[in-house]
Amino acid sequence: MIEFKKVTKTYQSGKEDVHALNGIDLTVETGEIYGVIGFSGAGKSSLIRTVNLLERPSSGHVLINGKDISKLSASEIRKTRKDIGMIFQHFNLLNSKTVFHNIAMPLILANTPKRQIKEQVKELLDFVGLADQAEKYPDQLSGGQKQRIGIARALATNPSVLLCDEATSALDPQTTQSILELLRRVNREYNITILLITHEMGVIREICDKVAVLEAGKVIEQGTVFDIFTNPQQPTTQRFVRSVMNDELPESLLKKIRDPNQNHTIYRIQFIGASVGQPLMSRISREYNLDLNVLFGNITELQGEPYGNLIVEFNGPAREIQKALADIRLNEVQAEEVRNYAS
Ligand SMILES: Nc1ncnc2c1ncn2[C@@H]1O[C@H](COP(=O)(O)OP(=O)(O)OP(=O)(O)O)[C@@H](O)[C@H]1O
Repeated sequence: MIEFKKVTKTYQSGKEDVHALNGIDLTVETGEIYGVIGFSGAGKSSLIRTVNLLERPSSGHVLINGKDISKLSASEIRKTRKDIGMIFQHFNLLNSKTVFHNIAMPLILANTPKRQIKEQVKELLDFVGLADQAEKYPDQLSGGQKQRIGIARALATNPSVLLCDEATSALDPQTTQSILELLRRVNREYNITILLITHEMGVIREICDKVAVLEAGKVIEQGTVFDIFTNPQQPTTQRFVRSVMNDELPESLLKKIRDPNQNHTIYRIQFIGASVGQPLMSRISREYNLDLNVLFGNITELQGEPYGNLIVEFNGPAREIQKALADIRLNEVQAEEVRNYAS
């Protein structure tokens, strides 16, 4: 479990103070995969650096499994570091050392007996799928393989927490996918709590249980991935969600909606989970004698649950439209007028 309590971080830049973190309150429960997303300069790196013991917060507290790590002595920091694994965007491997040696490094530093190092590194190489690459050097491997070594190295000290700093940002989409799958296995099979920072909403959708959106050093929105993706409140969150949900309305449609001379009744209908499979709209059309014109639609999956999104024009008497919308909402399907979406 990782807890941030009123954490601030202020840097001195010449004569100016830069307030990188402005009172972060965040709890990552044990066993969760928690993603923090934000644009460049939002404070993501500053946040993760307060957990990996490279920076102390200017004020506030960071607790790992109940222990306040912002107050540790030097020797306690060394001990606690073993409990916190970290992987990086550019892997941070030693190019002059073999794959075996890179993974063994934290164990060598902890004076682990040679035999035990051999056994542990072998097990880790098997786990990350690189059993036959032990004697290679990092330069001989692909980006995805390098990140697998980074993950194996981070696991060597049996940490309870893994921090991921833009771990897939330097990788192509297919490799990103395989690394995210490996991180999910790390979480499930080793029961390691994962805190990741990223600027890619696709990464959050793929593996996170919860997400916090960071802006100007503040958490502006947080919640389960499902809730944030289906009902984002803040404009920045909405931008991130739209970047991956592919529900941007085409320009021609926006023009139509915005036209003040046309009196449209256009709604966004959101189907979640079991409701996706229902033939709801055809029943509504028949029962209320309405013409329904589907202008736009897509269906996707969020945390294993289907999620559908339709933009529908309702044509018919206003009273019948209102009754139809009430009926739709009774089916636990959200219906929201599109006007504010289009403005
Ligand atoms: N060592 C430092 N000295 C002075 N200012 C800093 C320092 N590190 C970060 N900052 C400033 O703090 C703010 C937050 O930076 P941070 O690197 O934490 O954001 P970020 O979300 O990780 O951005 P990016 O995605 O670009 O890495 C920025 O305004 C940055 O310029």
